[in-house]
Amino acid sequence: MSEETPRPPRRKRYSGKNPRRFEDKYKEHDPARYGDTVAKVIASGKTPAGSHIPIMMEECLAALELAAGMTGVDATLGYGGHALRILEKISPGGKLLGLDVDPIEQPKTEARLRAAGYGEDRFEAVRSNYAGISKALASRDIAAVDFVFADLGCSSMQLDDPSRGFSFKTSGPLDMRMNPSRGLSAADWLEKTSVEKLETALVENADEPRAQSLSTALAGGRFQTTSDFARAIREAVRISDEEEMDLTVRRVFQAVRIAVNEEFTALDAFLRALPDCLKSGGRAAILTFHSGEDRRVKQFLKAGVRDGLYSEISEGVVQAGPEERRMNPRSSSAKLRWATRM
Ligand SMILES: C[S@@+](CC[C@H](N)C(=O)[O-])C[C@H]1O[C@@H](n2cnc3c(N)ncnc32)[C@H](O)[C@@H]1O
Repeated sequence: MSEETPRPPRRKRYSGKNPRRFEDKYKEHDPARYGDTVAKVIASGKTPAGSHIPIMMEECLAALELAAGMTGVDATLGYGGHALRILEKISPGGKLLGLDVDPIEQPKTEARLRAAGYGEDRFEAVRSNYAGISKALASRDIAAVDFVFADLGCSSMQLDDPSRGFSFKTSGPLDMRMNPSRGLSAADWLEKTSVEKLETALVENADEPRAQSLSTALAGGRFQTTSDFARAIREAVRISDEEEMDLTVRRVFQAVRIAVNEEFTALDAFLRALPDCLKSGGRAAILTFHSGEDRRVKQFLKAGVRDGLYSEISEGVVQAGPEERRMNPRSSSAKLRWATRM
């Protein structure tokens, strides 16, 4: 927002409670925008492959305390699910920057938002790591914004596309990079990594209880595909309980994905930069999906209060209600925290 723009109307206070049912929240969404994904989820109880249901939408929108005319950042644009609703809330007159590192999905999302009627004056897709949020704002002569939103991790499109190499359910090249033109693929990273480094990644990135035996078996190995890697994990631990086995494979994939994309380094840089990106009274809301992420967000926000950077932060976490968890299992691990800039 430029210097001359009048201050947006007062924010409506957010209680953190949302009594509405999942179906009620989504049934009013325009099917032309969201396709029939929500109907499919409601009918089948799971998210169809290749589609993305934005998580805790109403809770995120409420936490950001949006109003017409605001300028802000969606630091993890993804499929643009949250971005679309944010744009509706800040209309007329608002502006949203949508950051993402993914060169494959971001152009599709940009096209989708343009088709929904948001021109360059209202929405800009920025190919940037959220670690560089300050630079993204400074290069556009934006001193600070009214809100910043982040929905961490991978999108369903990334996870469900076998060619991206994130999934152990459908085999593909073992890649896992959100930006495939940067850094090492997961296959190369595993081949080059030491037992100690892999063990640390398994503990820090996924709280893996069998980190020692898994790292001894897997570090330095060459795995071409996601199914090769999943098989090697299964052989390394030999757990009879199939559910626990699946959870172990899932945790190892998560730990390697976080290492390959240097997700915690980026998250720390983003959280450090955040207070300077927000106007006084500006809001940040961050959705996390596992303990490593949530711990960081919680610590940075609490330290921000101590250091006089935030006047208020969420008390505890806001989580998806039972209906949303049932309809969209990907929401079960989501935790929302928010903060208000002093
Ligand atoms: C969970 S998805 C976001 C989904 C989005 N809220 C929606 O409703 O469609 C997370 C997105 O963040 C992107 N991402 C992950 N790490 C990032 C980083 N360090 N900087 C910028 N984008 C990142 C991923 O590429 C992915 O598209």
